Amino acid sequence: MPFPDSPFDDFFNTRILFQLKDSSECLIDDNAANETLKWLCTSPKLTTFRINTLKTSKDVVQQLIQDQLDKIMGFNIAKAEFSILVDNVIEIKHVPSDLSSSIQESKEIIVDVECAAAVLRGAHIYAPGILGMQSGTQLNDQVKVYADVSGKCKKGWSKLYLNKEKEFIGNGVVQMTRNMLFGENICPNGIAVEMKNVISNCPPMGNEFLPSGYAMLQNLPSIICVESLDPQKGETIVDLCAAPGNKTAHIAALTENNCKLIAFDKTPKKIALLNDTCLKYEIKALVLQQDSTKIIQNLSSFTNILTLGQVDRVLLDAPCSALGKRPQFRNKTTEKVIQSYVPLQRKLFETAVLLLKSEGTLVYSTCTISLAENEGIVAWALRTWDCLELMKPRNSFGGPGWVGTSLSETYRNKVQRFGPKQIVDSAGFFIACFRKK
Ligand SMILES: C[S@@+](CC[C@H](N)C(=O)[O-])C[C@H]1O[C@@H](n2cnc3c(N)ncnc32)[C@H](O)[C@@H]1O
Repeated sequence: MPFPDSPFDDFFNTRILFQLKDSSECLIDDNAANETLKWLCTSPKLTTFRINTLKTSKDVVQQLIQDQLDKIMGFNIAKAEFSILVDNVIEIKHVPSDLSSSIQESKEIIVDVECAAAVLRGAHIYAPGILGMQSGTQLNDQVKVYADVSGKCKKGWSKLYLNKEKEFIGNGVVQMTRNMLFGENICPNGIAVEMKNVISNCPPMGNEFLPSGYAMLQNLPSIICVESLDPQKGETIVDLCAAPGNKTAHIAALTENNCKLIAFDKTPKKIALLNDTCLKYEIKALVLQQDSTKIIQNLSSFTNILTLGQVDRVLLDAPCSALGKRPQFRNKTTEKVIQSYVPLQRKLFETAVLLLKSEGTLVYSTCTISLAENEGIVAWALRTWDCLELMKPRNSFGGPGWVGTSLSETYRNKVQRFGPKQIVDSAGFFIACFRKK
């Protein structure tokens, strides 16, 4: 398998992921740390779809996905099964396979590592991800696809790429020629190579995989996150960092569009994505472009929409260093970038607490692994607000929190950390659920 032992280069101080900034002690043992880094580099063995019950039913979606799997992978090779953990979720399990025997005498395509990671999760190859295509490659040619793990392949490469750090990831069929990809004044988009098989054995899934809005491809921890929020009909629910709206859509589905759902995001471009999601999944939500750290000071602009201390549930799916993505071949993030998120997460958290009513629920989540952005925020929150109580959600499927903060074992068992060796083999994710006393 092509995966490295860590997505970070040798100069990156990985200890900052496992300890707080001012602490000299790293309490997670080296084996556990190395295991986590290695796990990040591998592909999840589970692909999950959350069924949009606002638009269709679970049986319809299961049959549609099974039909697609039979068409793509061969009859009865892969199964679309209902998750035993969460309602309205279809899962496809896939064990990585050694496709080396399927490497044919065909031309090769080189893609960047971000594109390669998406391909291993079921994407086709979009034009911007291609770095190299051998001269003479024709439309509809079968090709071998390699990831440029070294990051050294020049855009437009036309020969065999003789770099030891290229890794085979699968086979596909060409949909765009070199001219269409690299011709002058061209900025191509769309599918350039349609994948036929990949070493993660995840089925290649294009836009036509399911009718629009029937189901959402979503990692299981992200689904469990909204299950932990437990939204109820008739409630006022705020999603503070909502775009592109995957969790907003889930809240709407669980409440059958029967709640006052307010979805904020800071960035105009992302608000457009959020609106698209609402349209596609038939969600009723009030979408507002707003820096959520400033909601309290701008409260007068939300008269009749929001009142301090009156919100039943707040979801804070915080901006974070996003180090939980899988698989990762190479990650160029820096210590400074990782540490920049904690102050923002604290400010957003403060907004969440002030909006929440007594007995209200707050879910804090991230798609990253660092101790500071996860257990560190929970420990800080419990120190800062006496009114907050850490809760263990009814359906809790993640592992315990890491040591290294002031959180006791009891508290560490109330949060959900998704990492290696767990029943859910998905992306790295963290969930903490609070009640306001
Ligand atoms: C992890 S993503 C949210 C994903 C989303 N909850 C979903 O499931 O589709 C974090 C989001 O926070 C937004 N964001 C960052 N800073 C923000 C701020 N100060 N106020 C509001 N949104 C912010 C980003 O634009 C980004 O869309």
